[in-house]
Amino acid sequence: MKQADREAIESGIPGLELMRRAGRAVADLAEKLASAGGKIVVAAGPGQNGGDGFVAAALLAERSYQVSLGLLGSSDRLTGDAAEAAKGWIGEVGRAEDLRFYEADIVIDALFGTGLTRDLEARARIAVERMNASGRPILAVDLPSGIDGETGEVRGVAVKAARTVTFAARKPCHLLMPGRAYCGPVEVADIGISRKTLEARGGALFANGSALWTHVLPRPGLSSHKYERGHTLVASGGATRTGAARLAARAALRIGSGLVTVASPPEALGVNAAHLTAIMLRGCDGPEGLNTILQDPRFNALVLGPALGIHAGTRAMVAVAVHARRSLVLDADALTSFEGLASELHGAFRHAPTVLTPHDGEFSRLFKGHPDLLDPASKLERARRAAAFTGAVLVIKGADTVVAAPDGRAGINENGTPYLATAGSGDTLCGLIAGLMAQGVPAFEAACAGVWIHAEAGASFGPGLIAEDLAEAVPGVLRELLR
Ligand SMILES: NC(=O)C1=CN([C@@H]2O[C@H](COP(=O)(O)OP(=O)(O)OC[C@H]3O[C@@H](n4cnc5c(N)ncnc54)[C@H](OP(=O)(O)O)[C@@H]3O)[C@@H](O)[C@H]2O)[C@@H](O)CC1
Ligand SMILES: Nc1ncnc2c1ncn2[C@@H]1O[C@H](COP(=O)(O)OP(=O)(O)O)[C@@H](O)[C@H]1O
Ligand SMILES: [K+]
Repeated sequence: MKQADREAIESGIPGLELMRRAGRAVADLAEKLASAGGKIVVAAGPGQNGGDGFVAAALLAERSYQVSLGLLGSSDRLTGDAAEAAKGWIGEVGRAEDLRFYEADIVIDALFGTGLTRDLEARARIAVERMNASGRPILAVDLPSGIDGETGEVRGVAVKAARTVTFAARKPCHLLMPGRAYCGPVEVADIGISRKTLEARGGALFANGSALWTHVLPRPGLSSHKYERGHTLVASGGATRTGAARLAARAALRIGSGLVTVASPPEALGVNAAHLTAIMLRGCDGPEGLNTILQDPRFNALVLGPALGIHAGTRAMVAVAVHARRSLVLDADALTSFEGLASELHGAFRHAPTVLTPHDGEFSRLFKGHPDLLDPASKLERARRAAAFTGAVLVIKGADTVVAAPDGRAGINENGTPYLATAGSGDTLCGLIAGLMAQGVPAFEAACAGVWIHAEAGASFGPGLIAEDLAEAVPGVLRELLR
């Protein structure tokens, strides 16, 4: 955003004008939220975020609101456009931490935006705590103060906003947890920064949405036959651990894989057979069994991991799959079996489309001993680094699932629902992604589409969701997407 701002300024929009537009967007939204002539309390910080606050305060006073403003620090420390903007405010300047937040109809939080560099302390902390304790609705300028713009982390303490108005484009913190939970609904105000500049500067980071991948969603042709729609293979666990594979298999079938086969250990064939109809079944005794099955080139996508067991045998199956160069989704036990052995995965997946789908816990276990991958505070950065390290697309699951490709492209998901936190939900996700790859969707797009469709299916079902419902809700989601 700093670069985009700079380019906009170079293209002829003065910085102060950008700030005026930002402040006006804040005032306009405050006006929608407060009753006419109501009390508005503005807390302004020492940087340019505070400048936006000064602009908004002056406009709202002009529009006959009762505005009080408090500053963190002293006016003579203000610099640049913020110092100019402050001159437009003719009212009193109090201390931010002494504002009577509890009397406000609306509180405007303009303490810190993208320039926060360290944890909040002392007076900043007190101001935020008092603001939150007031119980009054808070409108955050750019982002809730105390949230780190890049990582979404809380730096000590953060404003719990009812609404956020940001400028030109959302920042990672508006999508990443916990930041997203502090924002409330986020409005993006156009302050005149061109799309071209944003696209050039926003680089490869996206909110995960259909625009990223609908163009590659499979649409069977008039004369398609099932083998053209791919054949997904899902490895099953032992006799008492077979459900996960069947969930993945069913999801792969529902998303359009022409054929799906469960590869089952001999002792689990009976239990799998009792539960499968359209999905086929093959006996598969460990890595050798898998190797035999994969002699048939029509099996073009594989799921390994759900309930497969944490042991060397699982690692050997992964090795067989990697050697066979099929599209591959690795989850759960296939990842945890490499605990402490992540070095073996360095560059391992460069040669075939591969997606790894850990949740945060699995990610930490897998990359134990690799601080370069575990230490970044941002989930986005961890995913990107692990993708570059392994050569696979990384899906780090959660309320803010991040998908990252080795080439740096990344998407953050936002259409989920907490009802997805249910046993077997992740197994279904693996099947969706593998089923898309079986149909020729590239790994990054398959992962993004799989994650989005999974979340949409969960959200459309809502309360009472269990993993079995997810695959059944997929056709409804696909119908909308393919319309
Ligand atoms: N043209 C533009 O660029 C536009 C920018 N716009 C707006 O500018 C915002 C970014 O402005 P910004 O870069 O000045 O950063 P900002 O968030 O105000 O904070 C920096 C100040 O806080 C201080 N500080 C930091 N951490 C602290 C802590 N823990 N505790 C205490 N103090 C701390 C830091 O001090 P220092 O680190 O130097 O001690 C510095 O004084 C952006 O979010 C948007 O709202 C819009 O108007 C559109 C046009
Ligand atoms: N609070 C949440 N909001 C949105 N999605 C969630 C939430 N919690 C979990 N999920 C999603 O549910 C799925 C859970 O997968 P996982 O943890 O592997 O569960 P399991 O191993 O039981 O299948 C993931 O896709 C994850 O992103
Ligand atoms: K703010």
